[in-house]
Amino acid sequence: MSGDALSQQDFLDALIKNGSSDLQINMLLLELLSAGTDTSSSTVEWTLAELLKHPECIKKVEEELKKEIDQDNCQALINFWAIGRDPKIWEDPLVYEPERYLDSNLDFKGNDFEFIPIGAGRRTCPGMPMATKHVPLILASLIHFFDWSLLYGRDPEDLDMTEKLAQTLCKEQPLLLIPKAKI
Ligand code: HEM
Repeated sequence: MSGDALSQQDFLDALIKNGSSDLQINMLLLELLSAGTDTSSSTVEWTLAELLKHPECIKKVEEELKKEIDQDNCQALINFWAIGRDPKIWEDPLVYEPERYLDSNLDFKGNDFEFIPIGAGRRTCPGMPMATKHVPLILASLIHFFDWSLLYGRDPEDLDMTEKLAQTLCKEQPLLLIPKAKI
């Protein structure tokens, strides 16, 4: 369900607000349920039965499907990495400046193609609802409860930021830090 769609609870609340009784609401839900089940299954059943009785028609469907589906699938790989570093889109793309997003209307959920950290379209990341909650929670907890420093008193300026391409773009050198509880 899209973010703009009514939740089931919103829908019920709206019905109640408009003065619908429990009985009317139950009737409506029952109607939606019955209208939405038999209709599709019997359409599929009848269509298949007719097609089986008319082999010339099913042949046409088969041919059309073959034409549309069995093409050599052109595979398009989108280079998120390059898009994120494109100076035509981003000012000083390599400068770490998270503030650049604060006053921006950029949508990170796949509607603005210059910023697609979790993909776009029907193959977009299905873990998005989870990731957008747990990543901020983990980072916020780590920063709120601990101060962090590098091993052997090293300067963060010297932190090795080399990338390594694995399934994701990892840090080549794992980040080893010393936590110090704030409280
Ligand atoms: C910060 C965290 C995450 C980032 C940045 C991320 C990013 C992405 C990206 C860029 C894609 C490719 C989308 C495309 O091809 O257009 C993807 C696909 C996918 N992600 Fe995530 N993801 C994250 C977390 C998660 C989590 C938590 C899960 C599961 C719980 C998950 C499951 C998947 C799966 C199954 C696909 C493949 C979808 C497909 O090919 O149809 N991801 N993710």
